[in-house]
Amino acid sequence: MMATEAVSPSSASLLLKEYEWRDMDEADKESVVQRPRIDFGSISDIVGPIVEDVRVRGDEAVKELTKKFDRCDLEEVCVEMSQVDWPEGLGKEVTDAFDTAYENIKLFHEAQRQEELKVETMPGVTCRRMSRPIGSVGCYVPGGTAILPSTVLMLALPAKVAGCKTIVMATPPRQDGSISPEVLYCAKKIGVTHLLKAGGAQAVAAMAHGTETCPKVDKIAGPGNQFVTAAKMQLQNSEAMVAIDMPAGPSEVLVIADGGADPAHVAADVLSQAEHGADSQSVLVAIKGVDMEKVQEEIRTQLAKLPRNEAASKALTHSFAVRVDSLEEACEFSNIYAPEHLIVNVEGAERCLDMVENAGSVFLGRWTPESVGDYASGTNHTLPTYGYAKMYSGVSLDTFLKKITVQSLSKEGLKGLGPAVEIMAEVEGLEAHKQAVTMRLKSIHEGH
Ligand SMILES: NC(=O)c1ccc[n+]([C@@H]2O[C@H](COP(=O)([O-])OP(=O)(O)OC[C@H]3O[C@@H](n4cnc5c(N)ncnc54)[C@H](O)[C@@H]3O)[C@@H](O)[C@H]2O)c1
Ligand SMILES: N[C@H](CO)Cc1c[nH]c[nH+]1
Ligand SMILES: [Zn+2]
Repeated sequence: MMATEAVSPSSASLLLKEYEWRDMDEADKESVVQRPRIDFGSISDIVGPIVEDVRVRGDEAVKELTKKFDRCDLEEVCVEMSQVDWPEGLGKEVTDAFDTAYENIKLFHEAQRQEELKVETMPGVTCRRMSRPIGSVGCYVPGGTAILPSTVLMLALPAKVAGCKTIVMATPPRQDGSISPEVLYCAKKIGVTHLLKAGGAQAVAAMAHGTETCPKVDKIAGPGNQFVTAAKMQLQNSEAMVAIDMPAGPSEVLVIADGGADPAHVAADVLSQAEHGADSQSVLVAIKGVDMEKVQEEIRTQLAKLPRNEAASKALTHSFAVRVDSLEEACEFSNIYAPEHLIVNVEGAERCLDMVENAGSVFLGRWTPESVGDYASGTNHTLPTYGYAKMYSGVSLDTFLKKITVQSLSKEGLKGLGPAVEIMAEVEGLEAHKQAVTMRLKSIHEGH
């Protein structure tokens, strides 16, 4: 497979590599969609001892690890939010923006509540399914390279809407031990119950095992860097008895554009996820008619002005563009890649939806930048990355609920269904199962 080399040699390394779909065989397609390799082995070697240390020594270990990785001397590890004051000094413009996002996210997640299911599968055999909130949940809000108050809204608000009683929010503290006022504002507004002032694997371990000050949680949700993700994955397979939402790692976007897409908009969308971190990835799928030179030029110009230029530039070195002939080909490629975010900037974008098989969240049409979903449209921004969109969904109300099934049979119901159950129990050699039915059928026949 040949990547078309960049146009300007002087800044070639800053531009997107280009591939031709028609020149790619199946193996090429599979190889180009591979994400930058994460060395899970060596990350697990780092994370394992951190998790064990926190399990054994609790708060003391969290304090030492926070000193080591975040250069912060913590006085208290986890505090009740009722003890934390509303932050001061936030401008009305800022609080209004977060309030708008809060309302939209609340509305969309409240609408995800489902009526209790009730189905009569046979006469007298009723099956139901009801939802109950998970009692105690942990929300990891990243904070290593950027503060992410929007992630507080995306995690703690659905947890609150679901009815979770204990909501622990973990986020790395600043060097002086404080937490960003915007993060606190969102947490207070939602009604988060506990604030864990720690990040990384130590925060995940503290929530999974519980410490002297941090309640043990039943489920941990939220994105994070490789240490956070590795800790979540290790702990869900441990004796900690904790569930996780999904592997939500470095941000990524796949933009499908046609000739009518404004190159400046396409470039801005590509850069919007690249700026998250050096390990982010942006992919452009350019349908015939896209002026790639203009897009590359826009990327170069806009990139130069970004405050997070360094991170975005590094992310672009493992980002790329694929040229295709049609929307059908674009969707075929996108489904193989399974992006966290899929932007469809084409004429009549709606017709693409039927072809979407694998994606965390879709942004349809010329006027739907991915940023609106990151912040305020109402959908959730905690989404599966790394190709996990093939089998995982993003965070939603369901993340914080358990589904409990119920069945109840009338005498008629048991008379109708019982014989089948008796036979199946016999096939499996489980006599006691059979007897539980046989005895009742006998009582029914005897008129009890
Ligand atoms: N998929 C999503 O939904 C989504 C949403 C938002 C952000 N993100 C991603 O989340 C990530 C956030 O990463 P971040 O680093 O900014 O914040 P983070 O909070 O995930 O990680 C910071 C913590 O990592 C720990 N750490 C740092 N270096 C370490 C080391 N050498 N050994 C052990 N621990 C170490 C520190 O304790 C620190 O507190 C980014 O990759 C971003 O793209 C994803
Ligand atoms: N794009 C990120 C998810 O991959 C979420 C985010 C938060 N703030 C801005 N963006
Ligand atoms: Zn983002």
